[in-house]
Amino acid sequence: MVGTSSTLSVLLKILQLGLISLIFVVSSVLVYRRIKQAPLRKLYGPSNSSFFSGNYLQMFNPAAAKYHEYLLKAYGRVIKINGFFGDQQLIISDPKALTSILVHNLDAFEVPEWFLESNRQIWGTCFCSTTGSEHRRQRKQIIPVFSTSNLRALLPLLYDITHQLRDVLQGEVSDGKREVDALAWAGRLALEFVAQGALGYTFDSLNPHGAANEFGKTIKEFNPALSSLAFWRMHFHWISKLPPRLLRLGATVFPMARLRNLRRITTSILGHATEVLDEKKALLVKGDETLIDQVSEGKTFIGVLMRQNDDEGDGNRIPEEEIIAQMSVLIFASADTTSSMLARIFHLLAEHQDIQEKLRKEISQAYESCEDPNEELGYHQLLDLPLLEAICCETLRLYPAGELTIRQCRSDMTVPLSRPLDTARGAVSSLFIPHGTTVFINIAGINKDPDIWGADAMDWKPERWLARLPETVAEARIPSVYGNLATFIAGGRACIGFNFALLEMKVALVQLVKHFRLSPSKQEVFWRFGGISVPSVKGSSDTRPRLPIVMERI
Ligand code: HEM
Repeated sequence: MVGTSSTLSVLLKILQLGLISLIFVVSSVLVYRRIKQAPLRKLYGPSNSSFFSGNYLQMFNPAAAKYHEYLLKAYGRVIKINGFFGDQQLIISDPKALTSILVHNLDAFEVPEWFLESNRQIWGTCFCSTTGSEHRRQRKQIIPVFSTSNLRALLPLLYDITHQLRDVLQGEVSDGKREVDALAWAGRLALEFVAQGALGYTFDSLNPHGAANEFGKTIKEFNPALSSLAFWRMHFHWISKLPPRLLRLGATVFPMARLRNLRRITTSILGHATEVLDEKKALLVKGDETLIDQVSEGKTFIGVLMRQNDDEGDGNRIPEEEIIAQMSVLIFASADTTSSMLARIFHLLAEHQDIQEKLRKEISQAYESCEDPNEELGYHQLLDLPLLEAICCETLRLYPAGELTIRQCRSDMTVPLSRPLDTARGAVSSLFIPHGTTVFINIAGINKDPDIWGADAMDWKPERWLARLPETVAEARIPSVYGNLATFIAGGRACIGFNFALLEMKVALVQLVKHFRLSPSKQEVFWRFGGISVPSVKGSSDTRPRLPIVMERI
């Protein structure tokens, strides 16, 4: 009895000591951070709403687009906000500062550790889990996949996929006119574009019943499963240095259903992707002609990588696990972004009948100029349609699929500013950012800046792209890979698939506008702010993403 109570008191002492040490460590970290972040305190921004969650509840909720517009109006291009436990963070839309962050100082402003580490656990080595020279090597290997000649070779495949969608939709609206969920169809189309383009594989998502195969169904489960762990993911780096085997075991046995669900989904996706690669390899060995054509003519991304690998010496070959990881990441980087943008354009065209009619006229005139009436528009014909291009650019500007992205400052840095910034201690012409600071890249902020785009910057006006853009656009030197838009960002982590995305959007729009008239549903649509914006029906108890649109056969 005496023995038990003395063991208990030793245990209590250890617990007490542990708790005191924890409180000491946490307080020291908070005090150290407070001292380190002192230079940020002079910057203006909204007051802190909660010590625990800072301004995050206002910044990240379905209606947050309005809050970000308010922040931009009230505080301008550099906004100080509060993260968890009083962490001082920045939202930046100053073009010169962002060029410095994204283009000139990529190594000092990388994606956060939690992002890299959690992706490494999920996928292994891929764009989303590497930095520095390894990341540059990966980009160099995959960028040729998006060359003009490869995209041109892919165009007939993209048309075939869109014809499949056209036929299914014509069946859906066989009685002439019907309300459909345009987001669901845009999603299936974008998934099929990248699956067939990247993997030379079909998820079978465009069959008339709309049900994809097992691989396709699992792919659709991934993003909701990952989002359900967003809070935990942001704190993952605290344990990420544990041995990978231990982490994997932890993910399997830890009593958290959401984590186990994510593990099930990713294991299944990687398993399916491995089967696809094995199938391709076996067909190549057998000398299957269709596949040899795909590989030698660069008709699928996986083919291009396999061909590159054949040409490389042993030292430079991309390991198979990496090809599988990269293919999986391409699918996720591409499908939801492209379907969000496509759905947004469908919605805008439904609401702007005049612009929809003008676009239809532009498309039919382009087809009239084709010698064969059954022929589809060629690569350059498609890219050179002025109104189509203007509609895509204006939608990418005003409604980028992702409004914010995130970086973490890896060493004390001073970045230049396009114009002096007012602070509580006077105006400054450059911005000091202490090591460790989280920086949100305000993609929507730069795209909607009235000092760059004009007083009508908040309006959707495709015609602005048909005239000369204001001088202020070129003068602003926006970090951009396309059309002075920040939508695909710029620099060493810019979107590598932007020209594929534009081609997908244009092929889809030409086919749909040619064959269907779009008009708004009676149900009011509300776009939910998030990592990627999605539409849903306002006031409905069903909060699932969907976009009701009335489609009428032409
Ligand atoms: C309109 C649709 C798209 C938009 C708006 C978009 C936007 C972006 C943005 C903003 C980033 C940078 C994220 C960051 O580092 O913070 C990015 C990265 C990336 N995107 Fe896209 N994207 C689109 C379509 C695509 C497509 C179709 C593909 C591929 C087929 C693709 C592949 C990638 C990849 C692989 C990365 C990571 C690049 C790297 O880390 O080096 N994206 N995208």
